[in-house]
Amino acid sequence: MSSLQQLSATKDAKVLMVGAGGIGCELLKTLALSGFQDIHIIDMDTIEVSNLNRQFLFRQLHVGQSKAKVARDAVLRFRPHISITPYHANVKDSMFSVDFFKQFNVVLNGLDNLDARRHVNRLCLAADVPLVESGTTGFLGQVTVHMKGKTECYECQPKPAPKTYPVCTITSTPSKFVHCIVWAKDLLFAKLFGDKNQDNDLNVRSSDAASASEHTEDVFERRKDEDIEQYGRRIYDHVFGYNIELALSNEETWKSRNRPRPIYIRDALLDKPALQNGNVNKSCIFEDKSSVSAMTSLGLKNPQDVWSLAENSRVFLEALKLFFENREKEIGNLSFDKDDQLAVEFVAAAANIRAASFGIPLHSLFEAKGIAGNIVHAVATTNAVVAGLIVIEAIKVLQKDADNYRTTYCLEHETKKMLLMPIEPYEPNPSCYVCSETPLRLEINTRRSKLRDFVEKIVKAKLGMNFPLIMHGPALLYEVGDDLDDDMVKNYAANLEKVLSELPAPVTSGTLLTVEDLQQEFSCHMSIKHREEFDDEKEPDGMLLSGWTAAPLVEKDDKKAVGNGGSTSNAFAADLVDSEKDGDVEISEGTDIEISGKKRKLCDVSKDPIPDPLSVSDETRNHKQLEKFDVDDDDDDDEVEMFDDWESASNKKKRLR
Ligand SMILES: Nc1ncnc2c1ncn2[C@@H]1O[C@H](COP(=O)(O)OP(=O)(O)OP(=O)(O)O)[C@@H](O)[C@H]1O
Ligand SMILES: [Zn+2]
Repeated sequence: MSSLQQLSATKDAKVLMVGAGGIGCELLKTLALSGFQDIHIIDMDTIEVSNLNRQFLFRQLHVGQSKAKVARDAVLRFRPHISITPYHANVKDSMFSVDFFKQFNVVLNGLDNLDARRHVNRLCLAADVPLVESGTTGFLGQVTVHMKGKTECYECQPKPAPKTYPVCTITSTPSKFVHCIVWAKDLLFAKLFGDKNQDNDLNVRSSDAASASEHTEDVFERRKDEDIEQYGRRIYDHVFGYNIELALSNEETWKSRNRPRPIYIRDALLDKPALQNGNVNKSCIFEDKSSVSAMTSLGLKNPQDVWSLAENSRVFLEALKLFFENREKEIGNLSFDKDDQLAVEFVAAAANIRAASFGIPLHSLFEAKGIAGNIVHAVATTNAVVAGLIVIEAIKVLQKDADNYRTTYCLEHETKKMLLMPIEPYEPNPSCYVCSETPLRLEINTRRSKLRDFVEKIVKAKLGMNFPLIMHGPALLYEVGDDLDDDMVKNYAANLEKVLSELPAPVTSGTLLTVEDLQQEFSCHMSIKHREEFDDEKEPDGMLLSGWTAAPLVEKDDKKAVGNGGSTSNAFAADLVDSEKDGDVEISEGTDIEISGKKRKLCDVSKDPIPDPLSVSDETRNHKQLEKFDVDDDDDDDEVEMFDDWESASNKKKRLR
């Protein structure tokens, strides 16, 4: 293609970018510099201080402003004559309908979550607009072209399930720091500050001895008129002292494990009498609730210090106190958020105290935050490379150069002298429930599960639908929308509370349901099979969705990795290997692209597998990736790699090998 043709393709194109974060800022700049003249950007966020190190269109003065609008203004300063239309909105808003998508020649994603990616995928399929998808995690990245009927869609491959830990490891026998973090965040924090109606395993395992059950009743509730200091000490003694004593009474558990040590607050505070780098600052006044901090209040300065048991214990008590003194209204509604300083402090301190009890090395607040928040530090250069690759693929799409579409992985594989690995895109998966008509199967207890369980756990959580409509033959069982009359709303609300087999059109074994999303213009069929029992640990939803499997393996020579120069080379023939076990690597900045239950390797270059950076799903991505890199690293800080710069990153890799 000549550069003149290229120029006219970019000049005349109308493109939609979704996400103006790490990848999005680079992408907008590169689009503008490549000659694109009509660009629309959707981003729902405002700028945060933590974005400034890599989202170069933003400055300190923009903190708090719309990313989409500030990005537009910044680019118009050096390309004043192009048209950039910003939308400070969620791409899932109903204004972004299929018709809205139809006006674009190509859609470019720079998102960071699975949910939004799936939504855009469906809108692009419905509107028949090509999508260029992207994601990065640290040094790893991926760009893929999804074109209806020609290449696989974003959902053609099932996403890896989020990393989970056995309940008993978390509640009773932690052996790694990450187990302590999960306990502190998902159990203790949730129990004290979250929704009281939610299931929580804290009591169950902490009272392995049956006799304990009455002691744990309401123990987490603050008693009427109970002094906040006293309450904190009581919770402390209960979870780190009493519960550990109880666990120790079960001798069987400790036959082949190190016995934990119960810790009581009076002993913990004796551990080191004075704070190492600070003093309690009783007069600390916080300007607003987001600045409330136990560290500040205690005069602790450096988040990279590993605190002693005494310091962690003080942070624990102080954070608990500050929640009650400054954020009492939120208690009962909180869920852990890595950007909530006080929540991070509480979780880090609680995890460290538990770690001390189980003989696990303590970690700094900074490290604990990284683990709790699944943080892999972004690398601006990777975002820039990925943005460049997106534009290259977008130009091919505009020129209808389908033979040359590439899925390109950014690798960090210095020994192979290869940083980019382009391969031919995959064909649509014939069993994909999104881009083909293949029905799904659902095993469910039709006599016990309510329609509400089905809507929440399957239709919304698993199928990612926003405006669902559920039909059994011609009978409408449920529908969401603004134009429903009162009787319909009442009917559907009543249906939600009915078990499936007692609905007006009963859902039983053999029923074929149609589930549609009106906004996404997406529908699928689901055949129902009644099942009486489910395994609480393995199937906690009490239902099992299947029928959507990875595409069959492709013959080795069918997929070629193409060298960086763009020519096809057998030396880089890529091959699919089954990797149910260690699945895919996921991506975070723009992330959450997943690739599947497959991984690809460069078979002729080396026998070492190359990480497939492209799979991403919200919670799992970082752990998955790290598992891959850290196979030989047995210590317990292997859950998160933090790359602050190139040098430290390459040192880390050397160490690991
Ligand atoms: N549903 C959505 N609608 C619109 N924009 C979205 C949606 N989901 C995510 N985004 C945007 O995608 C961008 C992703 O960028 P990035 O991964 O750099 O995240 P970030 O929020 O800027 O950084 P970090 O997560 O590290 O704080 C964000 O700006 C975010 O607002
Ligand atoms: Zn598909």
